[in-house]
Amino acid sequence: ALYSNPAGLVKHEYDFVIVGAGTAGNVIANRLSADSNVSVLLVEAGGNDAGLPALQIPFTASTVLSNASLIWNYTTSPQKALNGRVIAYQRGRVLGGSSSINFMFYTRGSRDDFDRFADVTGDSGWSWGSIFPYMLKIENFTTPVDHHNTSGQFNPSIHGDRGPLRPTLPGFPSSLDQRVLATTKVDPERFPFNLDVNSGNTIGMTWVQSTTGNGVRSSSATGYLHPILGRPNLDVLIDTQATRVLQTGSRGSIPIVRGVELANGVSGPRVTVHAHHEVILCAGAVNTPQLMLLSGIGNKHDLASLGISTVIHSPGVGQNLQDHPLLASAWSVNSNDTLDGISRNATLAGEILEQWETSKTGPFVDTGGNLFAWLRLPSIFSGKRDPSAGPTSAHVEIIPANEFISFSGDPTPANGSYVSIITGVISPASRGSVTLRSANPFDTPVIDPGFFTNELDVAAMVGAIRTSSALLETGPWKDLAARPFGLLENATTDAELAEYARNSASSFWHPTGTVKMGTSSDEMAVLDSKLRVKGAEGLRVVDASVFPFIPASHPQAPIYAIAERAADIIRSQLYERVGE
Ligand SMILES: Cc1cc2nc3c(=O)[nH]c(=O)nc-3n(C[C@H](O)[C@H](O)[C@H](O)COP(=O)(O)OP(=O)(O)OC[C@H]3O[C@@H](n4cnc5c(N)ncnc54)[C@H](O)[C@@H]3O)c2cc1C
Repeated sequence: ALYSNPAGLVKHEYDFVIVGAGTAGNVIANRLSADSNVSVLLVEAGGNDAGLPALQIPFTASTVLSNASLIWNYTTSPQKALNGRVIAYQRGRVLGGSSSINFMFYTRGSRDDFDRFADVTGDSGWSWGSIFPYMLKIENFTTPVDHHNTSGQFNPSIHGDRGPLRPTLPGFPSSLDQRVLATTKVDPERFPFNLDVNSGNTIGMTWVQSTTGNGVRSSSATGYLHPILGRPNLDVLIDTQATRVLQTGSRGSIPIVRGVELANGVSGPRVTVHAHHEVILCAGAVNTPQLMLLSGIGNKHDLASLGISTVIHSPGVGQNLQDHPLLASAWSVNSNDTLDGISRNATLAGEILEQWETSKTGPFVDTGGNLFAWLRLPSIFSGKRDPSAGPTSAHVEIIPANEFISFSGDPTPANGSYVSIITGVISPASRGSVTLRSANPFDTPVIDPGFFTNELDVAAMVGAIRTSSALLETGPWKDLAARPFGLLENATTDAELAEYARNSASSFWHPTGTVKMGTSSDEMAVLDSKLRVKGAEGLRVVDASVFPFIPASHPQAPIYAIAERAADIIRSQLYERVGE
């Protein structure tokens, strides 16, 4: 049943209590409750996503980021290497979590990313080869809405056709598509074509795959949760925040943590629920460490300074935050075929919306660029420690878009036509943290992604901007006569481009790594390789926090995949336990 107030819960004991109905949480809830003998409570701080068009239209996804009722409204701490700027740091706060508000790029990460997870955890189950079946299990790869011929645009043999999620290819052509493809022919050394970046080798220019099957957002809520809301063994509690996990006993010196304290507001009554087997934290890379710290699981010195008594001293909780810095640069172009008109002309936007509403076709079915590139820039790292996982992982990302795009809040200029290129540092060397501001669970945590604190990331971003300019100078783009726009106009030397990046970069909103898994000898690894909290019984974490390194990828597909494996691990351990 669906509840919206903890006071209304009929039961207070379940086999599993899952905190966070986001990307990973809904996978776990779905797979565990598939066994009708297993009872599951899924708790979500946000509300219901169902029937909200703002969440469904791919093209206008960014407008959700100003809808305070669907997000956590976080900002970063002042970023010293971004000249002290504070960056908006959005997370989804609604069924589906960030999969309900993200930009829907669907990328699995690289073979080297996953093989590195296996290496650093000593668990071959995280290797690319072992995780690949879960990648297939996630998907029902869907024909694009315009039914165009997709041969040469992806490799169907490496995709699934029975999973809950609906990735697809672009469903509306962009006039940039042919230019991008032609670039891969005239300059294949710099811009090689990659038939399918979801093969394990991510390098090259490729067609975007996105979770927009049938022209609407496909999220963990639409794919994994709504179809199973009728299961009698699953209760879903929305508009309710977990404020602490609670120690419910001990086994020798090991605390048993099978309680969760819930509240639906700062002054709402606290309600406690218990798990017979496990509490599973799926609150994301910001809120999972926050909740652990609030519960006394963290660095004992930091906890003491906030008056929180330590249940488990685990210095890695909240550390190792990794994210991808993003920068949107615009060039003015000689073209009358860009999408800039949509944001300037309400009548045109209304017509396109009507087309989407009536037939789920037209420009609104896609998220932005139709092709993008992941590239390696080895010269930047020569003689330095390359932060990427290996040759199949990119250093930088380049997404050309046929319109003016700004992540700094700048509106589309009143005149002119624009091409934007979004660049990202996709194997960053910088590290940050999530810490508590206070012991109040309703206080915002301190989020410090540490953007550009490692100079290698600035150099990579400068390299990505230079590569973008080079792209626009190749033959297929020449007639556009692209001219740098805005702050980019006055940045030509490496030092000026670095300063431009420091003044303009923001986040891809891919925080990961804050509750990392690892070996028993790694003191900073909070979890063992089966995602159990070390030093506790009954507590596990499954979400973006668990990655020891950020995948060189948009992270939703890797998160779905690790959640699928985690569900299998939990089920097998449950049956072992039941069999004991
Ligand atoms: C704007 C934006 C664009 C993005 N674009 C892309 C993209 O194009 N492609 C891609 O692959 N990735 C993208 N991402 C990243 C991706 O969506 C996230 O990495 C991923 O969804 C995180 O999954 P998760 O399970 O770790 O957390 P989430 O999906 O964020 O789930 C956490 C859930 O826990 C809930 N919660 C938190 N604290 C509590 C609490 N105390 N009690 C109860 N519930 C709680 C939250 O409300 C949320 O629903 C984007 C993210 C954002 C924000």
